[in-house]
Amino acid sequence: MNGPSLETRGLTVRFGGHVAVDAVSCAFRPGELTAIVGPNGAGKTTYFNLISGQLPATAGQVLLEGRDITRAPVAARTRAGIGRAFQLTSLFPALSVLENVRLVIQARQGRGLRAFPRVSAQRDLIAAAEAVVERVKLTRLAKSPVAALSHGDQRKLEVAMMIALEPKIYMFDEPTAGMSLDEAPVILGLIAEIRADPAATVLLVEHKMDVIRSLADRLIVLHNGALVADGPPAGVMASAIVREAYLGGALEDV
Ligand SMILES: Nc1ncnc2c1ncn2[C@@H]1O[C@H](COP(=O)(O)OP(=O)(O)OP(=O)(O)O)[C@@H](O)[C@H]1O
Repeated sequence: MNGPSLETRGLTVRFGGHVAVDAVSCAFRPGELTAIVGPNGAGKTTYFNLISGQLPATAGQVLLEGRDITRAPVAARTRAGIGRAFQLTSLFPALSVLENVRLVIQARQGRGLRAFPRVSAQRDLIAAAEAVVERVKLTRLAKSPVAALSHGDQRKLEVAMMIALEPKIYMFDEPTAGMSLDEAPVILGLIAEIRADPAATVLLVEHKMDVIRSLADRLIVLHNGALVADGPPAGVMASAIVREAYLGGALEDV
């Protein structure tokens, strides 16, 4: 497809008198990874919440492949192809890593959350779940209950479950935050793999400049809820308005 896979038009949310996301119009295309930066409180996570449906918009529209999904609930957006790294609350803590991934694949394939599908179908499901678990390097923990995982491994599982959904839009909100130096490359490698898929549209909220430089095709900047810069990362990082916003410490030069 040539048009945008995802678009927001005048997307706005107000909390009382505070405009957290202010008339953001932006189009995202398949095969493109867009990094989103801005100082703390700029509205990045709130923008994600409006796109994924966790938060209703005060004004404006969200379009997925040209279809208006502004009023659609979260589950319908997920089914339509909006993928957001799962929050831990949506995992089943007593079930294993593999079982959590299997349930996502099963739900995606439209079999619902039936615990006992046919034996052959179950074998296929398990093989598919094992492949996803392998991609995030969690095979050695496949049988561990989610509740027993370290923070970094739980974050890998969140990404695994998003991959298992096979979404059109991948949304990552600081995916390596709180991860150790040896864990982060697994997640960044996966994001690089996803970005290489010409059908995938990737949105990445990220503070680390080196990550943006190595992964982003495009950089947008939010400031006080408004979109203030948009373009190739090197040019945007060098622009005066962005340097000014960064004085607030929005980017970590690591
Ligand atoms: N549900 C809510 N009710 C009231 N205010 C909110 C709500 N959600 C977000 N805000 C406010 O909206 C603004 C934007 O917050 P948001 O978390 O989107 O910023 P951010 O750019 O993601 O910041 P950070 O980098 O710190 O995560 C903040 O002032 C925040 O306090």
